[in-house]
Amino acid sequence: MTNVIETNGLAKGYGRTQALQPTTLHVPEGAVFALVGHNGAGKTTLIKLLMNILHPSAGSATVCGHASHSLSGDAFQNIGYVSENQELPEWMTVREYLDYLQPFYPEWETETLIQALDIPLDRRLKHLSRGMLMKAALASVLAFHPKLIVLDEPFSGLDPLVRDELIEALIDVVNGEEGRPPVTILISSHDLAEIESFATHIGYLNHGKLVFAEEMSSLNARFREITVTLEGSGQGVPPPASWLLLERSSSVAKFVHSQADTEPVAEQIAAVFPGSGEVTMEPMTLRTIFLALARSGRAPIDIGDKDVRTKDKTRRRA
Ligand SMILES: Nc1ncnc2c1ncn2[C@@H]1O[C@H](COP(=O)(O)OP(=O)(O)OP(=O)(O)O)[C@@H](O)[C@H]1O
Repeated sequence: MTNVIETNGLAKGYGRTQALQPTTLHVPEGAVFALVGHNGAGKTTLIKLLMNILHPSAGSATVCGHASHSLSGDAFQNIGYVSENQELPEWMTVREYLDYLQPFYPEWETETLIQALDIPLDRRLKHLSRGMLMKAALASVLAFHPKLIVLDEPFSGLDPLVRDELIEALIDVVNGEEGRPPVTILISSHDLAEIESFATHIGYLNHGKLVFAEEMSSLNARFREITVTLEGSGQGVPPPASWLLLERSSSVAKFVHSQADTEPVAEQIAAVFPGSGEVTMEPMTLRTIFLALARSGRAPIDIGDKDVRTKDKTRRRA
């Protein structure tokens, strides 16, 4: 499958701050790739590097077949970028702004979008609420049918209704129109429930490091929340590296298994908690996975190869 975005050791430092550690990432055509991570994790840095707003300290990237450092006018015919802090000509009305953009794009179409998103055409951009401004920005991008849509925190500070409208508009784009090539979306967001509802791939950044990047279906398959009744359990071996231990009392141990689809879970439990009783295993939402990673105070470290190591602190708590 063609990759619309490829990075190879892409990195960005600011003095002693490593905003993005060397990152190798592939975003396949047609994916809705969600970038998640705490504040300051490096999401915006990665997006700005891809959009040629920042220059990398190391590594390289290609976006829609162009080296990211050479992206310019023509390439942006195929790339729509919306960021929460984007500067817009705020003295213009929405209509003036859209009319100004139209001549740059041969396939410009706004009518349906304006209706679907209920955008007030005659209001100046500076008088739009945050939600309306985001809708206008999204409309200005969807109007020219880009092959790649890059959205940095599009839902931040929006009410649930506006968020839903934006997501609906994006889902329509993903579902596509007959005869059009598939659209790829790269989106950074803290709204995990929304992201989960339509992302096909997920990349988790932590302190500038891409901890994992994989299909949502693979993430959903490997993470499980497990509760073990410990009555009468003896002291076994330390937990495997793939466990994120969340709580343990004398009667119950609760943990998250990050490789439940490939590792022998029952054997592991028997070895760690010999003589343990009932075991329950629950699928997890993206939000609970994210919280478990955060609460465990560490995260799986290697990308893709499922080699997940645990800090000593976690082992001691077990
Ligand atoms: N111009 C800059 N100079 C110095 N440090 C910077 C600069 N821009 C970003 N950083 C640092 O780089 C790191 C990554 O920032 P970035 O904005 O990419 O994070 P983020 O994941 O987008 O965060 P958020 O979710 O809060 O938007 C942070 O530690 C931030 O303080």
